[in-house]
Amino acid sequence: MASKSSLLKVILLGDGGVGKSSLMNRYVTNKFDTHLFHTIGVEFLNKDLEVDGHLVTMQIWDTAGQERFRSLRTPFYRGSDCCLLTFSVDDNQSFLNLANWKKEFIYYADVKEPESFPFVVLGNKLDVTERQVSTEDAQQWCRENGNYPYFETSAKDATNVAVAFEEAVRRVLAMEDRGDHLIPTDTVNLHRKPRSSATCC
Ligand SMILES: Nc1nc2c(ncn2[C@@H]2O[C@H](COP(=O)(O)OP(=O)(O)OP(=O)(O)O)[C@@H](O)[C@H]2O)c(=O)[nH]1
Repeated sequence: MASKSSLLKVILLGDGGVGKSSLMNRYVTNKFDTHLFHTIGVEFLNKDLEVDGHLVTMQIWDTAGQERFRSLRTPFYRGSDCCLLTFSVDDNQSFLNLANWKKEFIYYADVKEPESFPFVVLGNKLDVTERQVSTEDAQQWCRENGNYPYFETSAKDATNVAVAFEEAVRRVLAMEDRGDHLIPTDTVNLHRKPRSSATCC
């Protein structure tokens, strides 16, 4: 039986076109659109779910991956509970850029302890036939950069989309159970108990 309810902010970062909006839409509405426009700034959708007995409202923030929208997206990083670093398995440059996305997130979200922040890595477009990034290379990057969970997803056919988002929730809940509060938040949260060590600015 569910024991408590939480509002979790999960943010999707990655190059333009890797499929962030599509992943969010697939997970929340179970739809896939081949003619999406580039995101400008940020958008978010909520999804209620139960993970290991915890009732959770996941607020999924989809950001604009294109460089020209950087100043529009970065103000929304603060208060994130988990970051989904996303690349496309048919685009090697999007994989190489993961390190930059991680750095940008840590800086603008003002993460105090980056080594223990819950990142999850998604290699999207698993359905494509011509891959540029191997599973092994992606797994190695995840091992070397903080032992991050890695999921190969397809927003198009829904492969692994739900399990990836659920893992994000599990990572956050595990941290909260340990009492780790790594990121300042200036979001008013009407569901959660106040975080005792969160800073206010
Ligand atoms: N084959 C395939 N195409 C996908 C998949 N996910 C997204 N796409 C397509 O890739 C293109 C870009 O998808 P978006 O979801 O808009 O990508 P994004 O990362 O949100 O892009 P920005 O908003 O520019 O940051 C669209 O044409 C999608 O239909 C997938 O899993 N498989």
